[in-house]
Amino acid sequence: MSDTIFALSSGSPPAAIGIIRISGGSAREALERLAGRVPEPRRATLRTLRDGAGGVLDSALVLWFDGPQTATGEELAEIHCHGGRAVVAAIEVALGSIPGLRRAEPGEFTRRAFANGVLDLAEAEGLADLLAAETELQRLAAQASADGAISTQVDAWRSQVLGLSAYVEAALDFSDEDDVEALPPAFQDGLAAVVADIRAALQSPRAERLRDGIRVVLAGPPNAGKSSLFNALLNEGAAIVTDEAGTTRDVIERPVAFEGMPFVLIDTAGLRDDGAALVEAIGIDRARKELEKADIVLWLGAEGEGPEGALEIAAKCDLEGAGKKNADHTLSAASGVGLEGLVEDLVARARGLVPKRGMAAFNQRQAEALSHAFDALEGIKEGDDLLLIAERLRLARRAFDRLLGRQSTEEVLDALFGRFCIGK
Ligand SMILES: Nc1nc2c(ncn2[C@@H]2O[C@H](COP(=O)(O)OP(=O)(O)OP(=O)(O)O)[C@@H](O)[C@H]2O)c(=O)[nH]1
Ligand SMILES: [K+]
Ligand SMILES: [Mg+2]
Repeated sequence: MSDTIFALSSGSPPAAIGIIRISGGSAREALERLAGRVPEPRRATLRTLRDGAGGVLDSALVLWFDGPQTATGEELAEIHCHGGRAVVAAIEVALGSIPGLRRAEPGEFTRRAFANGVLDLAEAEGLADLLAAETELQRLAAQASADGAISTQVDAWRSQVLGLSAYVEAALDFSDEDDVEALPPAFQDGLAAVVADIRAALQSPRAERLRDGIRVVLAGPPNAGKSSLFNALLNEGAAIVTDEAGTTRDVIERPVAFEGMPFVLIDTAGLRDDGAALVEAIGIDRARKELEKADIVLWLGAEGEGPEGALEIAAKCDLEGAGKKNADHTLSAASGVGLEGLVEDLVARARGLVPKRGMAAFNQRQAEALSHAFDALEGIKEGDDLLLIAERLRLARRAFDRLLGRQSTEEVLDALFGRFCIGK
């Protein structure tokens, strides 16, 4: 039997309440030792907690959940104690002294939930994203994945493919004669439908686009007003602004949400071809690299001299003589004029780059498994050998299983569950 694990599952102390979870075969014994009798299942009950020597640890609400219908799929206890650092520490010490109990690793509760089939890998990934979500759009997408939207979709494809396999098995049973017309038109139609569905899913934006934010790079010559615009958009003085050309040397990144859409704003060194000292020159090099990774470039330089597709920004419009003929946005970081319009435009453009609002999107790992399924299915041609077709269908099903974690490597699991905090 595996160890019984415990951890503080609520935020770090001091806090009003600390929630300590205990999961595993010795959870009942642990709760008995600390709280006396184990309460009725799923009923919060006030108890005095005592250590092994009978000393009072705290007065706390305790809850008991019989396995396997629990968050981890195991026997599970919760202690809602006072959230003081020493209170939590004392209870943890008492728990640690019980044989068979140890502190949980990061994500270990969820890993057990996965191992016990409470959730699949795609749902666990959604849960990790949900805990990391900082903006409303991230939350909605993660919630859909955690609730099983990805899993339901993949399961549907998997059973469609299973249906296709049945046609092939049937055809193989009757194929002792060489001239038998092997597969019915329904097979080809069904195959084409799954292939088209998966192709569309692979072409839509990855979940990471929403998780990592849309990269907006501010670029242009020295003193164009990049850092001033950067600060104005962030509403804080994150970057140094002076009238000296070459003030910004390094790349400065700040995450920000506009209307629930996550962005990463990136301020860069002013681009110039000569006259830059060593440090500034390195900064210019970094700026160029950022431009390559940008989703959206705000170009504050002369019209038409920025990278292709960049938004033309006419900055410092409060000053006379400033301006561009065909600017996408005319604005002033100093007065705030034009900033609202720019933000609206950024949000509108970002919408086309991220998954649709509230829709679960495939992440990179899932998309890789999905593309294996796609390759296997798309490679099936009319008139192929039946055994070959059967094998390709099997490969596709295996890829779906990998996606959902029915066949997963320790490596994938370590990477995923390491993203969780201790106590989850
Ligand atoms: N009047 C006015 N001055 C501005 C505005 N934006 C920036 N400035 C001034 O322009 C000068 C350069 O601004 P920065 O924001 O440092 O320009 P930058 O493009 O980041 O410059 P480097 O980092 O050196 O490349 C500063 O003196 C700012 O105060 C604006 O909207 N109106
Ligand atoms: K400057
Ligand atoms: Mg600057």
